[in-house]
Amino acid sequence: MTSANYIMALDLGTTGNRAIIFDRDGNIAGQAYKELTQYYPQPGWVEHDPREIWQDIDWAIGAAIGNAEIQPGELAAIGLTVQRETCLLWDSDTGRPLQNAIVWQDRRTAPMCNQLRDMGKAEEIAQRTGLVLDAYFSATKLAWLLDRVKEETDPPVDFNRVLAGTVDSWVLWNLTGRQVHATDHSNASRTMLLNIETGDWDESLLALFNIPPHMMPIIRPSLGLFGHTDPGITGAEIPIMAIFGDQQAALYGHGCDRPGLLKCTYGTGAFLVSHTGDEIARSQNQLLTTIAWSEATDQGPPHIGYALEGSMFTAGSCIQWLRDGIRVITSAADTESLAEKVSDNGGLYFVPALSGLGAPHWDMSARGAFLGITSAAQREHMVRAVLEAIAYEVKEVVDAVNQDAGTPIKQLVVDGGACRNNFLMQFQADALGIPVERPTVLDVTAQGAAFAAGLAVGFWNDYRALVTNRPTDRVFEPGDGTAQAQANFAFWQKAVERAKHWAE
Ligand SMILES: Nc1ncnc2c1ncn2[C@@H]1O[C@H](COP(=O)(O)OP(=O)(O)O)[C@@H](O)[C@H]1O
Ligand SMILES: O=P(O)(O)OC[C@H](O)CO
Repeated sequence: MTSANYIMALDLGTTGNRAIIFDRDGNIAGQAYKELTQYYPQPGWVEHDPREIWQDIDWAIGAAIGNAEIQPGELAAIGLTVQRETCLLWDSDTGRPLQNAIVWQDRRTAPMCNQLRDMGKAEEIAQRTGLVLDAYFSATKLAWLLDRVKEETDPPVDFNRVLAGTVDSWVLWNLTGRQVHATDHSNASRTMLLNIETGDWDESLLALFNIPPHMMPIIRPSLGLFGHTDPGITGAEIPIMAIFGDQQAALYGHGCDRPGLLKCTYGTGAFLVSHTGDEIARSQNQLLTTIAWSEATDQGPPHIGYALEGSMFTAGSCIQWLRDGIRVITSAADTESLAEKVSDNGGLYFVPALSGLGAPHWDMSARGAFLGITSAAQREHMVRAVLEAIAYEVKEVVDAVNQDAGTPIKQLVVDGGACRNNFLMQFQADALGIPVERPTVLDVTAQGAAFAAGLAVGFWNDYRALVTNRPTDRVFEPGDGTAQAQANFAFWQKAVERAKHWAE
């Protein structure tokens, strides 16, 4: 048992970076958050500035400690969880990122994926990695970055000094005073470079994408010591005891640690993940096979748990687009009252393919669309159609999960920033025809990372108690809108078909 009284989670999401401090009862003692700048240099491209990511989380660590009114030495451990697939290259001598990070939503490498498909590589890649050949994953993004960097001649880049990684690796390297270049199995499983059978980098895939193995981080178990924070950051050397991809951290935080347990997170995208135990399950319905998390064992290789995932690329990001793109709302919360002002969608349907479509369509060239516009269409209908579309894309994935499992899901457990929206949650329950359970603390991603880090240092000792003690805020039961929501699903699917293959 440690004498420190708090655990810190660092949750680096796509929309923003947050540090949250939890006390022994699992309550939030303090936090700090900063929204992250999204760069859209060309249609379909999405970038983040890695320096901003590091500066913001460095700031958030100090600000959360201040907000909790504690001393850094009172932190027993840190759990780190990040947006997945987003990747970058940096110079190990100077610490300088060589380009902006390419974000998971970025579609620029779709032609590279199509070329690989034409070469007959899709089946082999799926077999080795569990993933669908798609621009979503890091492999083609890293290949693209390396090609750009090779073009730099003044001065030419010294490739012996180049490090590659996903956001966890970049932040861990900075947190540890540039000492540790590592990742965990859950993040590595999203790169399309990890062999899901061996749990290690796949040499033939590294060769296929021309990625020098020495640039890649070491893969370590998700639950365990990754290093200590550099004293220059807070004054204390705090152990970093867990690293997860954010969707896997939410899975852990919900207590979904065995087959049949699943959750859906509504953040920038929406991600429905179902634990499949020690088995590498393969979907018949276009879901991904991925690693849930891994744990060191006393002897032999780490224990790896697996999951099936339905990844939907745009959920909260449609709301950001309403706010920052076409500016029809001033805050995300406005969408709830606007949607409730109209009794139905007025025949309007939205296809949330702002970054192509993920599960179950996997169409990199689909693009967003509003269909069914008449002169009667109002702003409220548009906003409502966007919220309905988020619920409908989740319904498609739930249907896929049900088909794979052979038995229907009875209840959906949710988390993430966008499930704050009561209209969305009620419509989700109506569209699915099952209850939707929302916890009081929506930051289950951060909770999961904190729980894992705290359990690893003996700060807590009962995982089951931690996850079951989380209070439920509300259960949304299917209501009066159920028949209409389910009848309209067919129209929405028709709209999706119209928007597919658009950018081909
Ligand atoms: N009341 C709301 N209604 C709908 N969407 C919301 C609401 N509040 C926040 N969001 C959306 O939630 C997302 C942020 O959620 P979060 O879980 O922090 O995402 P991430 O982890 O991807 O950064 C944003 O895209 C934002 O638009
Ligand atoms: O930023 P989020 O929380 O929507 O999560 C992003 C995912 O990890 C992308 O795969």
